[in-house]
Amino acid sequence: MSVLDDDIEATVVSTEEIQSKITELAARIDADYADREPLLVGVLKGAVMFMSDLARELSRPSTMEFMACSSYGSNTTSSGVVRILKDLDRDVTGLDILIVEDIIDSGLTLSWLLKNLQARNPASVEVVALLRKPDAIKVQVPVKYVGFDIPNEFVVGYGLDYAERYRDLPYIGRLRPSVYGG
Ligand SMILES: O=P(O)(O)OC[C@H]1O[C@H](OP(=O)(O)OP(=O)(O)O)[C@H](O)[C@@H]1O
Ligand code: HPA
Ligand SMILES: [Mg+2]
Repeated sequence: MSVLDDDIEATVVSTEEIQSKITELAARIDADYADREPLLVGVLKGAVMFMSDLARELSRPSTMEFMACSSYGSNTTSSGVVRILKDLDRDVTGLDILIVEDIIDSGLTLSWLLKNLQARNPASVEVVALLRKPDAIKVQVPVKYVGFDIPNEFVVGYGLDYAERYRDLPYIGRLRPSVYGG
């Protein structure tokens, strides 16, 4: 862990800030879904940490599914081309989907995912995203729950990777540009 920490030049969101934001988001979701059981759809792999912490913080039952769609590969900018690497395991007709995302950067992944899931006739589709980069948005996407708006810089940790590394950091940090040749 300390070797990875050397690659981080600044903390963007601390572990404590993440935890208290999840408590706050979970309370809002509990209130909004008081008479419904949300199906949490986690977007692999980035959302794993957020999904597992959020699900445990909700005080009402929820169920889980995962999708994997890749647009970044090992780059620091989105290719804009979204591919499904793993689809849902069940029919979501009539269910209340809550998409769980780690980050909305260009918005391309989420915009594509919303259209894809809406076409499956769920009862509702909402989005909860831990991070959003307002200055990087290329497509506006309706996001009901947002944790933090952050500057337009490449970040890693708490699920977010650069070339598959740093997902295990317990906080969100800014990667030293020298690590990715910047
Ligand atoms: O708003 P966008 O510009 O589309 O970027 C956001 C998406 O990109 C990242 O996924 P990535 O493709 O890196 O897959 P990963 O979660 O497995 O790292 C991230 O986890 C989001 O899903
Ligand atoms: O800033 C980021 N970091 C890691 N993965 C990402 N995917 C979109 N934006 C980012
Ligand atoms: Mg990634």
